[in-house]
Amino acid sequence: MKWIDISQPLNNNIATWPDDTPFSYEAAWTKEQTGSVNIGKITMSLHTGTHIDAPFHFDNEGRKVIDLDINIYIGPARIIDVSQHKSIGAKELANYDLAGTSRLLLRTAPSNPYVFPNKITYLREGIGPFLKEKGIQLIGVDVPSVDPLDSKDMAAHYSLFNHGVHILENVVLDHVEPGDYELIAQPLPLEAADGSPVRAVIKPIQKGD
Ligand SMILES: Nc1ccccc1C(=O)C[C@H](N)C(=O)O
Ligand SMILES: [Zn+2]
Ligand SMILES: [Zn+2]
Repeated sequence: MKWIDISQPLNNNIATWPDDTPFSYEAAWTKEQTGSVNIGKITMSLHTGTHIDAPFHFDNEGRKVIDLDINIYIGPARIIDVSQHKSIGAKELANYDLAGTSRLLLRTAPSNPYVFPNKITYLREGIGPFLKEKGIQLIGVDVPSVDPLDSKDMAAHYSLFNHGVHILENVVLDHVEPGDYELIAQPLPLEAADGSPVRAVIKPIQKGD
């Protein structure tokens, strides 16, 4: 069984949050200029593409990316399809088997990495306590935010982190089935940062593994 990429491709056409820093890759120096190598340079918002949030994203006193436990972002994860719901709270998730997994990925709708959505399936405030009780420490969504796009209070972000649930955003789940997988989605060792791009990959868990 091979690893499957569930990351958005990073290129100059990827969607960014409105008015946020566009993604750009360019050659700072070309091979012709250096005589030996191409040297690329990227500019991007840390919330573009598949990425994790650190609490410092919404809380000035919150932890930065370097402070987050790398063990959260690697290990067994369950993918469930919640695409029939407009928003997700304890009520919707009560119908799913969440036992025995500490990472949960929600498939809400097909992904288009090149168009910023105008409406998304979001998580409601009571989600943090509910997921904590179920033993979930990482929630992944296939949209740019766990809160509504126009949220200012970031209620779901707070609710999740206040209950030890870490946030992964903009995964691509169109080409994978609900079920149990191994997940790796490590942030970069960014010391000052509020978020980090990740390469998110999954591998189906085989019986007997
Ligand atoms: N890039 C932004 C620019 C302005 C305001 C919000 C955002 C966000 O990214 C929020 C989103 N909930 C996030 O955590 O990724
Ligand atoms: Zn983010
Ligand atoms: Zn976020």
